[in-house]
Amino acid sequence: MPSSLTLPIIDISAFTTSPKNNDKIRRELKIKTAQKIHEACRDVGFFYLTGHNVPQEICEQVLKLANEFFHLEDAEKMKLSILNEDMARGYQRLGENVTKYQKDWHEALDYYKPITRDHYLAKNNLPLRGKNQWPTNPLEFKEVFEKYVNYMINLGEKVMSAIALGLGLEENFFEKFLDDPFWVMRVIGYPPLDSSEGTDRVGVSCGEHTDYGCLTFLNQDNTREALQVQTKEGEWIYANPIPGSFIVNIGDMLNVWTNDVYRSTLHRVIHKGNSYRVSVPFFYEPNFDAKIEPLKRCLEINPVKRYDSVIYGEHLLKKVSGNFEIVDKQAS
Ligand SMILES: O=C(O)CCC(=O)C(=O)O
Ligand SMILES: [Fe+2]
Repeated sequence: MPSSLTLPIIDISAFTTSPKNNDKIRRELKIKTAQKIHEACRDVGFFYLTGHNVPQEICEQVLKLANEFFHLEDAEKMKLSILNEDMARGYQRLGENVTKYQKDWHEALDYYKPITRDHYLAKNNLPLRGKNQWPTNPLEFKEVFEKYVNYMINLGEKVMSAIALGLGLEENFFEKFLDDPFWVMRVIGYPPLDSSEGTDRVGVSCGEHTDYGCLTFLNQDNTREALQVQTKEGEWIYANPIPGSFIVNIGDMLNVWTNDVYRSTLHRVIHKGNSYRVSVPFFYEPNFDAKIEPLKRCLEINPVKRYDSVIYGEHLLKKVSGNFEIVDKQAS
């Protein structure tokens, strides 16, 4: 039974608004914010973010459009099936996504940063080079979501500056790893689980996992008691929605960079309520070919090196292919 502990709430406006104060005051505000982010990343790996400057209207609009899409007929949704493309971009029907070899009880539309001809994936003949599939119903879906992606990339950059400061590095430290940031966006629909016998709707809505990359920004509807986060002590707590905020969590690449000073925390979704839940996690990632390895600054804190270097994109490809591997591996 999840406990009633809650996640920290952090206002990032010192990084997102144009300077009103003189440089010294602004710098102090930034350092204070960065310190809070540092503590949250170190202790929980999850926090609520306010003052992010992404208009509430667009956050609500993406959830509303997602909800409308998921309520279309199956045949209409299947026109965007991932099978049309690279097995990753597009629509996944209920039970098609898998976490740790178990089916997840959700449907989703998945988007990845579009790939140009000179991209690492193209040059190395790797998968994930399909086209994003946008619905034409609802009509404004593509336009609104593309706008949303731009807001989120911008926000990702700001939070990474705060993380750099919080680690005692220059604010622009991560710039060289993030000047062509990859991104992934999942638009997810969760019908309620049902524990009655004879139904498919049992198990979990999204199995426990950590996220793969750098930062995740979760925009969720007002459904409560669905998303759960594991604390250091192994307890599960609810990450209920707080209007006007994103839930932010760190991904595996920040574990590597910080040599486990920060935690990419396990989380899962178990949605048993009556509503149809919609969430839109946006994954802000490093450059696809970024080489990530423990930072000198973090090796001063945790001196035993826990990770070899990893190319972000290779880590992602491994994880994405695992999202479709069902039970056969379970036995091995
Ligand atoms: O829907 C949610 O609340 C979380 C989804 C999630 O953790 C993910 O897609 O990585
Ligand atoms: Fe996640």
